[in-house]
Amino acid sequence: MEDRVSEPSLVLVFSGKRKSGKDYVTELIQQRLGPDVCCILRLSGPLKEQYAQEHGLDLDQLMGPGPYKEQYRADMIRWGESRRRQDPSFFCRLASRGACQPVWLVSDARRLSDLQWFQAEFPQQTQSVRVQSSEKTRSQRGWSFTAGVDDAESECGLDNGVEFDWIVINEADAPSLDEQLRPILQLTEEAASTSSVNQS
Ligand SMILES: Nc1ncnc2c1ncn2[C@@H]1O[C@H](COP(=O)(O)OP(=O)(O)OP(=O)(O)O)[C@@H](O)[C@H]1O
Ligand SMILES: C[C@@](O)(CCOP(=O)(O)O)CC(=O)O
Repeated sequence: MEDRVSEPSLVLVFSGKRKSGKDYVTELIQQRLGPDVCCILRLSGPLKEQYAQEHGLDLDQLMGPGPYKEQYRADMIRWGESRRRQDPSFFCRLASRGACQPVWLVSDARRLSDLQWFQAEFPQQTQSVRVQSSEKTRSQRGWSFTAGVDDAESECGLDNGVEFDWIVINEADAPSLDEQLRPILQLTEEAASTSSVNQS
């Protein structure tokens, strides 16, 4: 276990297909809780920072939801997997360094090794959340099937072998996100209050 200034009280590890709404849902939760209580950890953050620097790319656009990043996705996946082959927890450690809020939202887990690292580091605190949207809805948000991406580990690594603690159906005809997220928000608020009690 790394020497940590503070341990999180709750770690929610989100996964889901491209354009399912992982960023949208985690940002919604953070808006409810506030940045002092809840931080969003993006495993792709340190990868994109390094990749943008090495290739002279626009980091803001790589981090955004638009089509820019899709041009580089396949090569970023290759680059990232070469690092993961040397150290599967490389991006988990980088993304979580310096996080000190009681509630962590890992917005973009894609591989079993991502989920397993947080479960191993924080066995009592970690829960998994799957965000689901239909291909039709995802297409309306700008997704289109890309061979070598949507049939590879980056998009399929958590399709099997995981019993998710929570499923969020991000569809117009599903119960509202407010309704679906209510029990998860309850969990985060309990975690935040437990953390403040422990610190007082
Ligand atoms: N419930 C929703 N209502 C309105 N817009 C949504 C909703 N869910 C997602 N979106 C929009 O759809 C687009 C894709 O969502 P988002 O970026 O959160 O997906 P993602 O799963 O993080 O995708 P990626 O893996 O490509 O980063 C964004 O523009 C987002 O604002
Ligand atoms: C290269 C990669 O990190 C890109 C993720 O971008 P995004 O979270 O979909 O914006 C995906 C991966 O690591 O397999």
